[in-house]
Amino acid sequence: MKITEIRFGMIRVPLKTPFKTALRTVDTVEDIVVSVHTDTGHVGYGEAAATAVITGDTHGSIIEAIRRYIAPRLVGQEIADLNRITQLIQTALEKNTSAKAAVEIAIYDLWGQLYGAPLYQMLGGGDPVITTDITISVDYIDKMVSDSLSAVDRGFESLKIKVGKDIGVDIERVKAIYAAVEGRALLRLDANQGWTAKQAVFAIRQLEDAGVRLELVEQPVKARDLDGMKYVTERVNTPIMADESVFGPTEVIELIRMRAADIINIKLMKTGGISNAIRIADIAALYGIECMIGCMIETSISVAAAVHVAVAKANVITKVDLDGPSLCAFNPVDGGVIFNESEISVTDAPGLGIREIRGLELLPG
Ligand SMILES: C[C@H](N)C(=O)N[C@H](CCC(=O)O)C(=O)O
Ligand SMILES: [Mg+2]
Repeated sequence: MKITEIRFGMIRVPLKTPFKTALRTVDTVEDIVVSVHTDTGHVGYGEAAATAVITGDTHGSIIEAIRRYIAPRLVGQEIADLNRITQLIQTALEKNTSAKAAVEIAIYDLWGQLYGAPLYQMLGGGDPVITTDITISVDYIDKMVSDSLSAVDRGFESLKIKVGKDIGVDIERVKAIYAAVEGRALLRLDANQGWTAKQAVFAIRQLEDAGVRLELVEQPVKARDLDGMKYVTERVNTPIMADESVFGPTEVIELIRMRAADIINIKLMKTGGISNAIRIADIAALYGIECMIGCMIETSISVAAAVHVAVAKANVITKVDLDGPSLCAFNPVDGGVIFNESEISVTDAPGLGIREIRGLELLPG
């Protein structure tokens, strides 16, 4: 099975409600979809999210990275030579992790199709059902409480509460939500870099002292402030998770050596795809560090790949934040992973199992 061509499309899916974090507000998924074509007629699919405020990737940069730097290296390559292909992708250019992720996802999809096996089995197998949390956007306190209660009514047992806007209101937001859902759902906080290290310690200690039990706090301080991450991690009892601070395996090694966080959030759009996500999970397992697998604002195309990784690496990926498809107003994919609110299941269809993507707007190659 040889690669013959890489094509592009744009997928647009409105969100059920605007997604609001300390970094941005977004109301529609607008992602680049790649399809990798082969001489056998098999097609692999991938998706890149243009999360400029986190990865630096834009629609234009994703298309340019793939068209000019990645695709020319891949045409003619055998899908069976997976390691050679992933290396060609990762070394084609610096950064551009979402572009690399989209192409890698499509290649792994084809790799599974080549051997007639679902991707999670190719990656080592596992229990085919996982459970995700759902994000509660940062907003007025009453709105966040009612969004949290609706999520619990929909069966979500883990809520990822966005904070990082205003330290005083953030503390009140979390106290109000905790009081409303106590005993029915676990709370994870994500400040998306919105606090200083001292503010984070103050807020988390206030919540701990008030008896608010938090499963973890994600990325309290600026991405580059690893000393700040360490400062917070050392001073609170609640586990601290690194998200924007770590993209690839070398950053994870540095973070672990510094003891700057307790947990690592792996996202395919940060790692550049599946090969580095697996490397990070393996490094974390060696050090006994737990991981979450997360997503950006993505549809069930790329999130499907993250699900397969989560299933196969459940020994170390103990927390799942793959709610992108649940936030979407509809699922543009026919086939693939089954997203049913908090419950996500892989099927035994080869690769990612995607049969068709509806509403894809083709872009010039
Ligand atoms: C969608 C997911 N639950 C999430 O919260 N991801 C964010 C970043 C998403 C974005 O801004 O596109 C995160 O974990 O920081
Ligand atoms: Mg985060």
